[in-house]
Amino acid sequence: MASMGSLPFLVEANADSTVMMMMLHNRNHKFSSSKFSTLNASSLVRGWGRGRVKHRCSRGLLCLVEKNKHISALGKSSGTSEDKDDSDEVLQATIEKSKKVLALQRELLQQISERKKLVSSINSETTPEIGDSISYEHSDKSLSSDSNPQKGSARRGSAFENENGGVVSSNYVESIEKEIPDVSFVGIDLGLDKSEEEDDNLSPVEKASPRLYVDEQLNSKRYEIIKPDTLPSDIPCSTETFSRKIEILEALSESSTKEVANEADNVEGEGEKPPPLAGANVMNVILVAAECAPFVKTGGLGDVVGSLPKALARRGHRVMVVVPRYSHYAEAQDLGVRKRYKVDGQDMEVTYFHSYIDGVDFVFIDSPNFRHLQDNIYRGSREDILKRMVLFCKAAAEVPWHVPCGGVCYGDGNLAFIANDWHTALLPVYLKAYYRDHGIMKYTRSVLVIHNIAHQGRGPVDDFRYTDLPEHYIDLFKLYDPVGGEHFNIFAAGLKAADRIVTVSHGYAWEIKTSEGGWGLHGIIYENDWKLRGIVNGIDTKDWNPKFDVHLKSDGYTNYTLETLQSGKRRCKAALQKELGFPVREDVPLLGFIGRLDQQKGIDLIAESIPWIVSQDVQLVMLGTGRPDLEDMLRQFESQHRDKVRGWVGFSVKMAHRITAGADILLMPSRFEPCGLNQLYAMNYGTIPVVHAVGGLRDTVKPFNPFEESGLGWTFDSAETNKLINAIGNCLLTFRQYKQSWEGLQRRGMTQDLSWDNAAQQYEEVLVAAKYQW
Ligand SMILES: Nc1ncnc2c1ncn2[C@@H]1O[C@H](COP(=O)(O)OP(=O)(O)O[C@H]2O[C@H](CO)[C@@H](O)[C@H](O)[C@H]2O)[C@@H](O)[C@H]1O
Repeated sequence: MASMGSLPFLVEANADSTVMMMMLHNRNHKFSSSKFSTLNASSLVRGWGRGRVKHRCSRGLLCLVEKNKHISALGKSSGTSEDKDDSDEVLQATIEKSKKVLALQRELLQQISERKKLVSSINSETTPEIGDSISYEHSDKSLSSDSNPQKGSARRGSAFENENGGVVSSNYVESIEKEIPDVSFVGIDLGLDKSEEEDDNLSPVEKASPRLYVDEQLNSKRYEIIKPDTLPSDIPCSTETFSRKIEILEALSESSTKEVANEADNVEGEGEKPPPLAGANVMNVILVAAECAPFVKTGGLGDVVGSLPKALARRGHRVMVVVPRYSHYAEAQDLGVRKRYKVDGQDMEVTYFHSYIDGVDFVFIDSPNFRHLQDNIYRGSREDILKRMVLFCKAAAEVPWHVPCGGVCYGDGNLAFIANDWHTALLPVYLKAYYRDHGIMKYTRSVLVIHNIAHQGRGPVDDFRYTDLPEHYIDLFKLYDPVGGEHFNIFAAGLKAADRIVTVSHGYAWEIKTSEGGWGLHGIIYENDWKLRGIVNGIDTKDWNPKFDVHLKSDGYTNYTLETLQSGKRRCKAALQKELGFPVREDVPLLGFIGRLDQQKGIDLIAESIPWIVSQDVQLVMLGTGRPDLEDMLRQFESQHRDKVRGWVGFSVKMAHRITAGADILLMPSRFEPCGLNQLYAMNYGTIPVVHAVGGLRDTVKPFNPFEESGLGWTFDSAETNKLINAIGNCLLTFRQYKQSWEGLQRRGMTQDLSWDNAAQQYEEVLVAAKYQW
């Protein structure tokens, strides 16, 4: 308890109850069992012996109170022999009760460990100094002043919680409560709901403490503030016997608590090893994108936006994702915040929905403009899409001021936005034109990620009027192009305005500076080369892992690991053949293709290879949606070669997973590929990629070298049908005749570290570079 002495919030535990104190660290912090043991039941028991317990708590605390009365019973003991017998019984009962309580503790700890999403990274060792900026914006506030980036709000502990005190989020409470019925909640008075007037009487440290943001109902129903005057008079503890029994009880509690803590560690240990924390680099990060898996996804952008934030959060950053609310997402709650933004001269109202998952705040911007687009989010005319993105970017730029996540807004100090592709390339422009040019958000930075430069948000110069920007900003958007002439180009403006640019592989970072790969933007990228960096995407190692894949749990599929690769993959292949209506044959190589059906993916090369492919003893399944003519082509191939080809037209996440697991070979003959995720998923499942060596495909698929038994797949160096056929031919030969080499390829693919942790660290370097640049 000595270590607690310097910490600020005083909690007085009521001896009238059996109190299990649990330090439920704020949502950015992992539950720390060691912290728990410093504030354990034994301390409380010791405290009861003295009549009351004083705990100073540094973070958001919840006390779970089981309302039994055994300590009250102890309090009634008067010291006669009869009373001593009574006291013995009572003490025995107390010990029994304590055991039950500890068992409950154990269960709770296990639940907490399992639900890491409710708990975040390990607590900071630092105590903020007086004057450290703590971001807090009430939703009513419109603008906040900038703060020095070096005194950012997202030090580990961030705005949710700093060493001065804790904030308990209403969502957090709700979810815990759902998990643990029959136990009433007591919130600790953190002094967080004080009036403005009271604020004036607070010390700077107290003022710096974030406030509790809970609705009235929540406050009255779920929180009881422990007040000193509810404490009973001192518990008698004068007799030796009693003291000894208390000691026994203490020992019992301590050992049990240690045991509980160890168990929690073990449960945690079963998951992934957490990456190193960002330490002094920790920031508030807001990713803004048109799509985000699993809520809405049309391709790889959705995958990246669904998983990169989690990896950043695991490093200790406070991370938010902002996406349009295209549909009703069950997890997201209306925060009751409404704002209006002008689009094409009209006032448009947006509301903000929020959900907290896996350490990340997901904020959904709701407007009639976005609703009902879930099935086709890029639907509508060029102007319609542009207006949607104008509204989205305007509203997203102010999220850090208006949207209290877990009770506390992000604020604009120590903050970086990560915008993605042309859809959100207006965001860096708005940050500059609306705010930075006026001395607001001076320290907020923006990074623009290029996932695919072929889509740029082009239009006639007249489209500029929709952006609602000062006239002189038109120069950022104007681009001359030999094909389109002078035009309006959103990506061009975003690339110029962003503080940093990232693209999704090293190869692509090079390609987009060339006239062939830059799609007209190569000049701008070349000029801004100093702020460009290539970072290869990672994969979500939970979603895309044959060990856990939820789509392999039925219909004859099975989960598998490196150890069970051969049997597991054999079963998945048989299940896939069955599901597709192919003959179930282990010896026939099963080839797969998954992707958007457009020119980028090189589906035309597969089409031209079909006569050769069907002349082989193979099976081929192609899954995709996109250009109607290419969809028809898939259907046609299937009808012409029913015994060997399946063309699955549609967007099916389940089938994508099943093909990745059941196929032997994945074809990716992309004409260009900024990174490519399917080849990464394939390698993680022991499926061998055959790829055109461009962009991220060249970076990630090292060609097989039969002499050294190295490499990960087959590559071909130009987008020509005969080269694709040649690569597939060599691959088939190895599959059929060199089983050991094949297994080596599979194993090397599966043992790579493809997780996002690596990439997240590199993104962090970019964010930090942006932070310290002027
Ligand atoms: N019909 C279908 N049914 C189900 N799932 C389907 C599907 N068609 C595609 N998918 C899924 O969509 C994703 C496609 O990701 P990719 O990275 O391969 O390509 P995309 O071109 O969309 O992404 C762009 O952005 C990403 C992310 O940066 C870059 O990797 C990439 O090179 C760039 O072109 C995968 O998860 C895939 O399984």
